[in-house]
Amino acid sequence: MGVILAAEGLGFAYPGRPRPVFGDVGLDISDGEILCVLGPNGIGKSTLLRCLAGLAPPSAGIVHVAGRPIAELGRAEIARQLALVPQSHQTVFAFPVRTVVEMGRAPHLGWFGSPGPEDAERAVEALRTLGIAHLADAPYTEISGGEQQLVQIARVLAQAPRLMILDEPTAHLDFANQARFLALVRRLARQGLGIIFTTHAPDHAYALADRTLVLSPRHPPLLGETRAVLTAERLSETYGVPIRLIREGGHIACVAEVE
Ligand SMILES: Nc1ncnc2c1ncn2[C@@H]1O[C@H](COP(=O)(O)OP(=O)(O)OP(=O)(O)O)[C@@H](O)[C@H]1O
Repeated sequence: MGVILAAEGLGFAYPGRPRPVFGDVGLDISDGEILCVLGPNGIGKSTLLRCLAGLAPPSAGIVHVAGRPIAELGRAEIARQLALVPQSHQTVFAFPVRTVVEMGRAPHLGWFGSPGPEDAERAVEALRTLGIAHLADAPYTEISGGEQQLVQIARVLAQAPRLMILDEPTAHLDFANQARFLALVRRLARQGLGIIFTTHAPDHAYALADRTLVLSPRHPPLLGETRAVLTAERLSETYGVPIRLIREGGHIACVAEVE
């Protein structure tokens, strides 16, 4: 088991904005590990994921991928190590779903290479894994938001990176699909995939994450073992509302007690 990605002293400020979105974030993730990033709206979770994926150059600190500074790696090289699934993915092109998923194979094709039968088979396999093989021929623009989210995750599975970075992957999923998705993430991690995800459901951090990074307006970034970091006190402080934890048969659920 090796370290896939390590970030040190990471900070990011949008041009023209006086205050950095976040500063001094340090984290690392290894093969087979699941890490959750938690924090209130607007705290900088998506921005952090973009920095980790090499899509937003940090204003402080450094990201290493497979032991090398990410800025020294080419796009295809990065894409063989990691993939980011953003919160929403807009496209105007009515590509069939299977084509969108096959696009995930791009980092594995040579210059001017086009996908072959093996790439097509991998794409269908990824759709099957997500339980959406029946959508293979549907135009991407004519499926629901939740289905698009699943297709984007299938695209990343077809890409076969070492690390999947998922920005609110359960945001558009119905209750059953959320549960299926959590089980899938657990299965993928057992197979050796590293996974970083953001969520607004602390329950999902408890259910999945080995470690959690908490971004809060009230304290510096805090990373640790999930159950040690996500105490009721810290969640209440982070979200600014009283939060109670309910423990039942190894599960933990959070209840916000707002009048
Ligand atoms: N392109 C941009 N230019 C300037 N400021 C931005 C830009 N994108 C985001 N921001 C600001 O940066 C901060 C962090 O945004 P970000 O989307 O990373 O937060 P988040 O924690 O992912 O939020 P949410 O949970 O609501 O998705 C916010 O205050 C936001 O207004």
